[in-house]
Amino acid sequence: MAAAAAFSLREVLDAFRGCVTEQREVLLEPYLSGWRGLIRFLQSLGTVFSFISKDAVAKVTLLEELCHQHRFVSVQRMVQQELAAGPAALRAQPGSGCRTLLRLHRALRWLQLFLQGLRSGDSRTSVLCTDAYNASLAQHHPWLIRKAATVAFCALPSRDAFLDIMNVGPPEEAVAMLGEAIPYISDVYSITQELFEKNDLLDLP
Ligand SMILES: CCCCCCCC/C=C\CCCCCCCC(=O)N[C@@H](COP(=O)(O)O)[C@H](O)/C=C/CCCCCCCCCCCCC
Repeated sequence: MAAAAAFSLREVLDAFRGCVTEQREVLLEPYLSGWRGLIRFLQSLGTVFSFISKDAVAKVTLLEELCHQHRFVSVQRMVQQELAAGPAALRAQPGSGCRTLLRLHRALRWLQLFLQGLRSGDSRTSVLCTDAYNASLAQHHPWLIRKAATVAFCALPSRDAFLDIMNVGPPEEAVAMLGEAIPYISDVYSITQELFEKNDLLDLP
């Protein structure tokens, strides 16, 4: 069996860099490919994180299938097509692309905050991760998930190990690449946030 490809921050950066078009549309193919790269990283951290990676894989897989079935190219097109039947119909659809993407979108905010913390130098990754989680995803999760997530964060490797797993060379280069990656991720996040806000989709059940 072929070994799974190692995580590379460069690949994730390239994927998110390739997401935004000149017309400020967010392309789904690189977006999902960026998530696939991140999930590979999470899977390499061990089974304590598997309840998180399984949920992320399920969401990415569902979106890939919807993109294939409905030829969704961008987040904007997906929103437009799914809203065509009316907001009530979309709200009643538990497997919609919009509600699934919204979950990843909230997780992207977590990622943005976590990477900012990692870049700025605090060595306690579990603290960085918990703070980023509390400021983003936690408000959308029930108590049990919040508890399980914060317990799992205690098993995170040190900042030095993190920088090493990024596979971009010495720590200074990894930090520089984080500085390069964060604006792309932030841009994708802001465009999606504005789009969902404008269409009143930020609380899709
Ligand atoms: C240099 C790079 C370093 C960073 C690499 C980070 C890699 C992270 C990869 C994936 C992040 C996980 C994304 C999780 C998406 C969660 C979506 C969600 O909110 N799902 C919940 C709601 O779904 P529905 O029930 O409404 O369908 C679902 O209940 C969640 C279940 C699982 C728990 C989610 C906890 C999320 C914690 C996010 C932090 C991940 C920590 C990774 C540490 C590196």
